[in-house]
Amino acid sequence: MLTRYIGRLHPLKADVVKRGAHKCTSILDTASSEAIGKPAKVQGWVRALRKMKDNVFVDISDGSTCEMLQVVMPKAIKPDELRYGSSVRVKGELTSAPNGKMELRATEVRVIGACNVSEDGYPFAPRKKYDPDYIRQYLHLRPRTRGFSSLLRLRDLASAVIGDYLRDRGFVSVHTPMLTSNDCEGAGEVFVVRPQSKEVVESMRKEGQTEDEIYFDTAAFLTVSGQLHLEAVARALTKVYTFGPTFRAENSKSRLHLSEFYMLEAELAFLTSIEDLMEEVELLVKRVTERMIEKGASDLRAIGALDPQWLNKTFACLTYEDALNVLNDNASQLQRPLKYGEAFTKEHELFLVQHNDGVPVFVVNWPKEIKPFYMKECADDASKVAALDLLVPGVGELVGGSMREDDYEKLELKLPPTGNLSWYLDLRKYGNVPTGGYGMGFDRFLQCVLGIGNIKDTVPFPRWPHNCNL
Ligand SMILES: NC(=O)C[C@H](N)C(=O)O
Repeated sequence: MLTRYIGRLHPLKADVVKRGAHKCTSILDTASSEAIGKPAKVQGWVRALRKMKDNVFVDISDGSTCEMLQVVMPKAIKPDELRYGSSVRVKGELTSAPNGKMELRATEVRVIGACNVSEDGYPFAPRKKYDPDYIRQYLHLRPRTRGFSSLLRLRDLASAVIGDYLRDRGFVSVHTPMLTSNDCEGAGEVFVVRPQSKEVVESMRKEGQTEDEIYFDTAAFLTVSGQLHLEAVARALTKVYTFGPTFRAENSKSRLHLSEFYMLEAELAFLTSIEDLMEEVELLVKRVTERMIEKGASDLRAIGALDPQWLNKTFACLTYEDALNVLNDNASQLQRPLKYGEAFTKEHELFLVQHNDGVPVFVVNWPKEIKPFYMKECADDASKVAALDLLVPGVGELVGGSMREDDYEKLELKLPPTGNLSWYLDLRKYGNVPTGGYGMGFDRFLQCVLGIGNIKDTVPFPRWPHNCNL
């Protein structure tokens, strides 16, 4: 038995470098000029089909690229079940088509799974353009649409580019917990977590404990931010980030909100000014966007994304009061003016960007009352905190960040009474350093860079109120 297993290791090893489906060439790899004249076997799904006099021309995609491979097969070898949407395996020889593209001259075609378009009410037809609202009704079939498969590859690319960029700059990735007892932002938007099993609850029930406290002896939530944990790790590893799902129970179905979204959060020890933090954020947004444009050109073209106009411009910086003045000077163009001490609405955010010719705007030095407890007071005005919001076209707030309160006494006074945060205060006791950090909504970043109107079209299976069925 063991001998047989070991005997099989060699072919498996050889397979590791192959990108295609099992023992096949990926369509991405068929595009190389070295492939001309070579035999190939590809697997994928039929995206278009044209019948000519002697031959049938079939476009196949396998998700390795937004390009499709044209397969030419004599009518005689076309299986009956080869239709739009069917999955197929094709053997043949790669040649260069008259249009310069690669073509597979099929010698053998096998349908793996037929697609019964008419009987099953398959919602998509070849070469038809559909509205995103229509496509979103079929989340399980949406990855098969050309645009959404490009989106998924671009989302993957952006994740990889962010990781590479931050690692290049000396950040260490940290997995902060999804289950937590703190509501970092203090906005009460947490999802509460409890065990479902009656047996577990019964076996753990203690005198006087509430239902929420049964499992962890404290209320437990899905994380709204990994920041507080990152601050602990930054005081040992200096530059850290976390990138993962984040949960907010907001009652919003807007085109900019999800109940579960991905957030990139970074924390830097020894950082002493909001200006340095702004520089970090501006660099991140620009460098990651540049690398995406460089590496994702064909998918960006496929979804019709245009290069952002702001890439080579310096982001503007307004204080909260400057921003308030701009908004009040232009009150006639707004549905609702802003009063001092209020948070911006989406209308205010988008107006400020538009007013800056579509170039992103930082807003800094916010009134203390409307920001969370962990933010550091401004040195010259204790009514304000050294916080930033980055506002970008199409989206409004993309990044939020701040210098963190590092003064033990001041923080002690502001610490929320619930959430067991004495450990957080402790961080200021032992080898304390100033830190600052930010959180960038990853899905909103994609919306902004790719020009996608609705955030639900940046995530494979979006969650929003009344939508967690699939
Ligand atoms: N890490 C951060 O600064 C992000 C911040 N905690 C937020 O959720 O807005």
